[in-house]
Amino acid sequence: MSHQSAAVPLTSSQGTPLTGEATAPGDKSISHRALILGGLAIGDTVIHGLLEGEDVLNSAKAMEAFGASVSRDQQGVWRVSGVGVSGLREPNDVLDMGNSGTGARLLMGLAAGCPFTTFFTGDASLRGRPMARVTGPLGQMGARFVSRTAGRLPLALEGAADPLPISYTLPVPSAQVKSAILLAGLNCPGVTTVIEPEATRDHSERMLRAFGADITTEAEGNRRIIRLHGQPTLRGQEITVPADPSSAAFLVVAALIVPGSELTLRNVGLNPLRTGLFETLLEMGGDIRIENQRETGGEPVGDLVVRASQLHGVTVPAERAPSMIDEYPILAIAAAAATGATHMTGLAELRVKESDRLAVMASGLSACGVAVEEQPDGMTVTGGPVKGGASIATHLDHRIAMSFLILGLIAAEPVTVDDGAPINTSFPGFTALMNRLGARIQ
Ligand SMILES: O=C(O)C1=C[C@@H](OP(=O)(O)O)[C@@H](O)[C@H](O)C1
Ligand SMILES: C=C(OP(=O)(O)O)C(=O)O
Repeated sequence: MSHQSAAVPLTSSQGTPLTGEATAPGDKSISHRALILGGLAIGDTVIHGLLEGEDVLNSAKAMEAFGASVSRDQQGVWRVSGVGVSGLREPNDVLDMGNSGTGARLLMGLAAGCPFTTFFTGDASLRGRPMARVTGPLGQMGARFVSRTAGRLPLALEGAADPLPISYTLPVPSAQVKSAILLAGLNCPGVTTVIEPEATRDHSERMLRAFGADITTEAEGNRRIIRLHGQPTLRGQEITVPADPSSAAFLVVAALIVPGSELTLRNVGLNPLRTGLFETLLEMGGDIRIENQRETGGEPVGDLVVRASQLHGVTVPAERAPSMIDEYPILAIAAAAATGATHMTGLAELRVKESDRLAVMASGLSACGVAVEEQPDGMTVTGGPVKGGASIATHLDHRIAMSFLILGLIAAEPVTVDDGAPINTSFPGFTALMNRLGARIQ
């Protein structure tokens, strides 16, 4: 589903304190992977708590186009009947991955090891994002590509009839690139190796293991060597998807910065490779308590109790970036409400997300009267009173839209985002949920 439809402007203004309990929607990364591995397994995979956001629904449609059966019952439980690792068929139309880098890159990995041709496209944001980071290693494994300049979508992928395992060191920390190579490796004889100089989210490794793949991870400090034995038989699983920490992040920051707030957030995914934002907010003086820590389906989860707090600025270590890569827009909002300066570095990757998140955050914050300095790979935000009263261009970026709607909750004058529709890619029901908790967004 691309965002060719009409833009939906939204405006937020000061409301009441945010109070009560909420559960953020299912984890986007885990949801994509559950559908993909379910489609590659023998037998049925049953998924509870799947994120029903547009990004994930596009992956569901793509898996059906590859031959899997995907259905949802009245209670919202999803079922995928898989076709086996080597049983996919050629999609008979272009796969439109909408706004989703994860969907596009993981499915390119999947298609790379299959002896047929797959066409990929996406919305205006996704068509602008770099794909050479996956076409490079997938090309080494035997796939061939015809694409627009610099590997951009739309793109045709001719899968390898006899894919070759590779050993590949990631040039940028990217779980999408790692996962694309591992998915292609499923159809290779022998061992596919991915070396990560910096650890990134490991949902693919955890889930491949749960489905029965022979996959090992060797850790040396922050470096990881992942080895996958190809041509496994994967078996359908029952999966419970935790609430997405990257979505809970918006609720956590809103509760911290709106005076008088107290929120309890249930069942939040706490995989240590995802929790950099919570660590940073604790360092900033945030009152966040983690309760009821447990494990669900191979992933750590817990409940968060968050109380409004006076935050102070910090320097976020660059090496923390992979564990909070999607959270910098909302961290910048927390920083705007903090005393002193917050320095964020090591963030060149933010320029190739749904939008150039460094440029878009800097210009939006400054339009709202917040002191911000943009650097080539980072930004510094100095907190103080927030004037607001601006209209923000969101560039088809869900996280930019949600971040500025939260800034509006503490601004002197309302903040408008030009298009809230992309919020449905990762956080359907965001506005209704926020308003139920006490926000004023319309
Ligand atoms: O693998 C994943 O599910 C994701 C990896 C990250 O992207 P990169 O791999 O580009 O860092 C992240 O930004 C994205 O939202 C989800
Ligand atoms: C970068 C993101 O997603 P994707 O790369 O899947 O589009 C995101 O959700 O912030």
